[in-house]
Amino acid sequence: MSNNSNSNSNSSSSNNNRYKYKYKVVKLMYKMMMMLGNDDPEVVNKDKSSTDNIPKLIEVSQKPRIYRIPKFLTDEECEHLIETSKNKLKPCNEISSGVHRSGWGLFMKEGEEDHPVTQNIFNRMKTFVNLTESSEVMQVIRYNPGEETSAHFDYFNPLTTNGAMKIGLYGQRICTILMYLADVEEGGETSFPEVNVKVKPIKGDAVLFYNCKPNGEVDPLSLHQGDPVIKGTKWIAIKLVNQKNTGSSAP
Ligand SMILES: O=C(O)CCC(=O)C(=O)O
Ligand SMILES: [Fe+2]
Repeated sequence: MSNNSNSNSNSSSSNNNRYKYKYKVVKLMYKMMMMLGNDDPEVVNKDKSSTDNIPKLIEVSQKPRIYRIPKFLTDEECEHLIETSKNKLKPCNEISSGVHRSGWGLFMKEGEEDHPVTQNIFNRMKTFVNLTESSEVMQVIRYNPGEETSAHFDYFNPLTTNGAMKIGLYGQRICTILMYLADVEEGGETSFPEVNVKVKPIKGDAVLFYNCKPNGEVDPLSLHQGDPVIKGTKWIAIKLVNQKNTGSSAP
């Protein structure tokens, strides 16, 4: 009896072990399947961004901070920005000072920025940066072959009277969001000569770069230019992102 009961309990404990073992194997296989599916945080984010339509930032450079944002604009948004500005462009050398630009451009008027398409674009920008009330209006620029923008900084130089005045008016231009509204056949890259980075214009993509270091000082590495277009037409929209103007820097 006792032997029997012993042997029974032995066999039931070995059965138990077998079940435990099987259970562990099944659990492990389940975990592996989940990992192959979407357990990786990167993969989960990627899925989320495609379903929620939140584009992803891809780091191009750490110093200065430069990011590419693929598919930031839809084709319809690119076409809307081109269509609404193409008949109003003026030669760039008439609208900007200090920088040699040979393209054609316009600053959107405040009312034009209220269009639902533009507002939607600004809301998307707000997932990456702080757009303040005092931010400057968006610009649209077109470059034909041979046209370019020479190397310059987007920040206001705090050491000049003009720069200090503009910092007081709008807030420092912390970063820039440059959107490509069309593909360019050849040339027209946005180049950062201090760090040897060239960003190729691809319709719908954006590049976000910081003109200031994380501590707020202006960053000389942010020097950039629009290379001459060789073949095709380059269309861009630019939004300068100003630091919140608290009024404390005003005289
Ligand atoms: O055309 C480009 O790629 C750069 C333009 C630019 O930097 C600017 O307009 O401030
Ligand atoms: Fe610029």
